[in-house]
Amino acid sequence: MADTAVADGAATTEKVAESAPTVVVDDVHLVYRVHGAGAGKGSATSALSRIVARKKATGITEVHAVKGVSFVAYRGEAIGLIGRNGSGKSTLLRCVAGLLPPTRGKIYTDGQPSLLGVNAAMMNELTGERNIILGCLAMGMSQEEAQTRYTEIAEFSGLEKMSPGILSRPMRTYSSGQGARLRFSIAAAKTHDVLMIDEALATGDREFQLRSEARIRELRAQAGSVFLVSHSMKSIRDTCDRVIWLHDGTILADGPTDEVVAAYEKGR
Ligand SMILES: Nc1ncnc2c1ncn2[C@@H]1O[C@H](COP(=O)(O)OP(=O)(O)OP(=O)(O)O)[C@@H](O)[C@H]1O
Repeated sequence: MADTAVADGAATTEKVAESAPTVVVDDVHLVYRVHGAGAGKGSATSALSRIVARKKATGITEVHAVKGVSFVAYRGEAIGLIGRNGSGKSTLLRCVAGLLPPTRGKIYTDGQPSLLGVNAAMMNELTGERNIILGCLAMGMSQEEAQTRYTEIAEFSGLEKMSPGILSRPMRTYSSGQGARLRFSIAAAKTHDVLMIDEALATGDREFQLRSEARIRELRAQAGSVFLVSHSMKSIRDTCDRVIWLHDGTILADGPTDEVVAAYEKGR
């Protein structure tokens, strides 16, 4: 990652290479442009007057969701992203995952970032079984490897124990928590360079949360970086050693979990 080395100093010695940067976010801005969302568009009166006048809704509203965010993530780190609703956490993750091009600024990543649930594309009409296999294939496994990993993933999800026969039913019949468990189980079956998890742990029960947290620690140990967005300070404390607190699209604090979470809990 030549660009990162420039941004972070020459990473030539072995010691530095051990804690090599995996993600560099440099003054990133993200502005959403919402078409046809001009003032008064949502009101019944304005909609009626538009219909009567046969006019289309016009205007573009801009939402500046991420405002000049910069940080460097290192190999082996688990970073929690916290902040109140709408502070820009998911938007930032989607930028790092390469799903949203930043409006301004640059992002450098070493390896393939995986945003949980997106890479393992789930098909609602297909059964859980088929989705496990498809998810594995989507993450680059061979058909053989996918078959081998199947049992491990199904067991990790714990879904069959909870509701026998569920894996042979279409995913559209799953509760949102059951779907999230399966997505996490599929994504966690692979070692990721950069794994990003958006609220996955909040949906499972306590037993599944503990298993997920243990798996996140394993993934970190396998030299990747993990980002976790969560409103559960318990999950953040149990899983992350560093926390970035986003507020209104900017970084309010970035540091050791205990310090940042304490400040967040005091300040909100
Ligand atoms: N597709 C979109 N189009 C326009 N605005 C958006 C879009 N997605 C998010 N926003 C806006 O961007 C801002 C940041 O949203 P984002 O989802 O990143 O916040 P968040 O911190 O993840 O929130 P939460 O904790 O509620 O999940 C919010 O003001 C939101 O309304």
